[in-house]
Amino acid sequence: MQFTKGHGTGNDFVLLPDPDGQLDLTPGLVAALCDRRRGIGADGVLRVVRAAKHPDGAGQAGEAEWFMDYWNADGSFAEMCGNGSRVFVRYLVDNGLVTPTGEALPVATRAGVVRALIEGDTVAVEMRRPRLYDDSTATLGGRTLPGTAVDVGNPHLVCVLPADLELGALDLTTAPGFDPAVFPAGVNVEFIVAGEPVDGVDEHTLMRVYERGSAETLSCGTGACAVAAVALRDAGRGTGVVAVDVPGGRVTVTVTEDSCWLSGPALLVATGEVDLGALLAAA
Ligand SMILES: N[C@@H](CCC[C@H](N)C(=O)O)C(=O)O
Repeated sequence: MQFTKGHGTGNDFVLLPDPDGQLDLTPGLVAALCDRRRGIGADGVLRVVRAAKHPDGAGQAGEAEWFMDYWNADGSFAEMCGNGSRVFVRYLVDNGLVTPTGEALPVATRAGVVRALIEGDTVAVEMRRPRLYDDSTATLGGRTLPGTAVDVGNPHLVCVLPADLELGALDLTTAPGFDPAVFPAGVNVEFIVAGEPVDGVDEHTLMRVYERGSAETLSCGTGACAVAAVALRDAGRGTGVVAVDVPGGRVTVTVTEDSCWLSGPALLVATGEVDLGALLAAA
């Protein structure tokens, strides 16, 4: 089977073209593809399928031709992936599956239709406005850290680090604890500190993330949107532009009254053939 590898600020994906939805994609196959030693290696898989040909996309087929069928590295589904949607659009355009018209390009996801604009290496995606809905806590290294629950289509818990903890020193090799009563389907946990002022934006935040289903990643687009919404709230604002530095680079988030734009580089770096049978046999 043909595959493409791509990433957005180091959040990396295996893209599988399956326009008619004929591939029997299973959690085991996704985990084998994402295995960094025995497979191709990635934080997740993006199946490129026509919305009309996938049960989770068919309801959006009138609005968007293509459905981003996103899977985490452990084979679980997620409702939405911000960086994934940016890489997905890069794939559609570079492979001639859509023609950019200058208008925002619709893509169906499990969290509804998102819209994307491409300019050079940058892909910007418009998603729903993050909804801050509860206070909660994460536990990490024996500490309990207060945070804010944020819905960006998928669930996030954003924790502002206390002054005695260094972002770079956090041990994210094991999953932070969280309250399953607040997050019954699991959660992506972001840890943040304020950055130095940056020209042209309202706030600057540094973040690391432990993703549900993928462990620590170099970037999380929906996480950056959740972080931006919390940083703006803490600055007493409802809208604004936030530069979010992640281990893999920088994304820019613009929160408006009714939506949220995530912008940054999205690149395709390799294409090839993968023998799915051999991969599964060796997994
Ligand atoms: N890296 C993604 C988020 C992927 C899904 C997440 N792990 C979840 O389970 O919700 C992004 O860029 O948003």
